This record gives sequence, structure tokens and C-alpha cells, in this order.
Amino acid sequence: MEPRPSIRLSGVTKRFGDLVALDGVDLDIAPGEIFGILGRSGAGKSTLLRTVNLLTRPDEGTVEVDGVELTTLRGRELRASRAKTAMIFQHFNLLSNRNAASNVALPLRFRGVPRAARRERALELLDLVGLSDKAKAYPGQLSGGQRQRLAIARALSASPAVLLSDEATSALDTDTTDEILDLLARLNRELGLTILLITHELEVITRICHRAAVMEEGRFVEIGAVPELLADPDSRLGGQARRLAARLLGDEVAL
Ligand SMILES: Nc1ncnc2c1ncn2[C@@H]1O[C@H](COP(=O)(O)OP(=O)(O)OP(=O)(O)O)[C@@H](O)[C@H]1O
Repeated sequence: MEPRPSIRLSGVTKRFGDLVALDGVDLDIAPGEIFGILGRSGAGKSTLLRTVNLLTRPDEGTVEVDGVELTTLRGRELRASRAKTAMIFQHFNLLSNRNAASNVALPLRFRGVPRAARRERALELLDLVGLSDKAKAYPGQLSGGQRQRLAIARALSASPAVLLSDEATSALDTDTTDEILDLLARLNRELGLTILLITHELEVITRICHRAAVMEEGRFVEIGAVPELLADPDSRLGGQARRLAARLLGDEVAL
């Protein structure tokens, strides 16, 4: 029997006035999978990601996380189920007036975790993301890559089963992007964390995603295992990869 999906979207539709931002999206993501959604600006990626924790409520369709249908929940029950997911962002969304340990510990404070336990967990998480020497540093004293590590540590504070990543590497240079992607891949392996990410960068998909979908106008126009899509001469993902290689190598033969 197939394991219960970590995330299941069925017929998810979202309209903004006359605009159909999501058009009946179906998606199953397995526990421990890294799934990437690639698409141009305006394709509907952010709207889709935000339906998974119901920051955006779909007009039609259902959203299940870990077997719980979020679309039927409200108030306290919804907040409790939302804790199974955490989110990271392009611009980190850290609190600039709190040091690194305090940024990580704050969500635990809201959950009523006692001070000593909060501190211990914060230091453990900073260590996990390679920032154990930065506990007292403020976000303004950290590099972009270190800030994203800190945001990842904070996202993991309540031990979510699912991490949602909204263009988390888009503001970073290539080497730092690779470091953050490698960190996400390690957390996926070591913690069994399911990761759903959206990106407009092909390299993010090819470096860490097990499966991917290409999104256009609120629909998936392609979905599959990344190695298979890359090897398929007719796939959009493969086509993009070959065009990128040709550009980088300046070699039309690669097309
Ligand atoms: N709150 C909103 N009100 C009205 N229209 C919206 C709203 N949010 C998104 N849209 C529209 O829905 C469509 C999909 O937007 P979305 O942000 O999901 O795309 P995206 O693929 O994430 O793009 P980007 O990469 O630029 O963030 C766009 O046409 C956008 O203008």
C-alpha cells in the first residue's frame, strides 16, 4: 500500500475576481519527498504554496496535510494543524531587533514552551544549521546565507513535518544558493522533512528535487521525476536545461 501522502491537493481552484490563479490543481506529495514547482512570474506558484497552509483559502477543492483536511477547519483547530507546516521566504522575514537565538526561540514562546527549554532547543537548531557561533548575533550582522540558515532554524523550531519554501534562494548568489540547497537536502535526509518549494530557477529543481512540476496559468503542464524529465527530449524541463547548457557553453551543438 502507498504511504499516506504528506500533502494532498484535490481540485484546488483560486480566483481573484475574474482571474483564475489556480485552476483545479491536483497534487500528492509523499512523506520525505522534495517536490519543486517551476514557473514564470504570475503562473500561480505563490498562491499554490499559500493554499497548503491555508494562508490562502481555495474557492474550490480540498487541502490535506498529514491526512488532516485543513479546508474543513477554522480557528484553534486550523492553527494546531498549521503547525505541521513551516515556511521560509526569499527575504527571510527575521526580527531585526532580536538576536539569532531569540528569533529561533520566539515561536516556542508563543506555544508556551518554558524559557530554559526554549533556549536549549534554539541552540540545538542553530547548531543543526551551522550557526552555533552566531547565537548572539543580530540579523543585520549576518550574511544573506546566514540569515536564511537562521530562518530555516526558526522554521524547524516546532518540528514541522512539511517545509514550504517560497523562492528561498532567489536573493542569494550562486555559491550561497548551493549551500542553502545542500542544507535543505541534508535536513530532508536527516529529519525526513517533506519539502515543497517554488522557484523560477531551474538549478534549484535539478540540484535537490526528487520530483517537479512546471506551472503555467494556474495549472501543471508537466509533472514527473526530475531525472526522467531531464532525459525526456520533449519535456519543458529538459528543453530548459539544454537551452541553459547551450547558453553557458556557447555551443549550439548542446541544443
Ligand atoms: N491577493 C491577490 N489579489 C489579486 N490578484 C492576485 C493576488 N495574489 C496573486 N494574484 C494574481 O494571481 C496570479 C498568480 O500570482 P502568484 O503570485 O501566485 O504567481 P507566481 O507564480 O508566484 O509569481 P511570482 O513568481 O511573480 O511570485 C497573478 O496574476 C497575480 O497577479
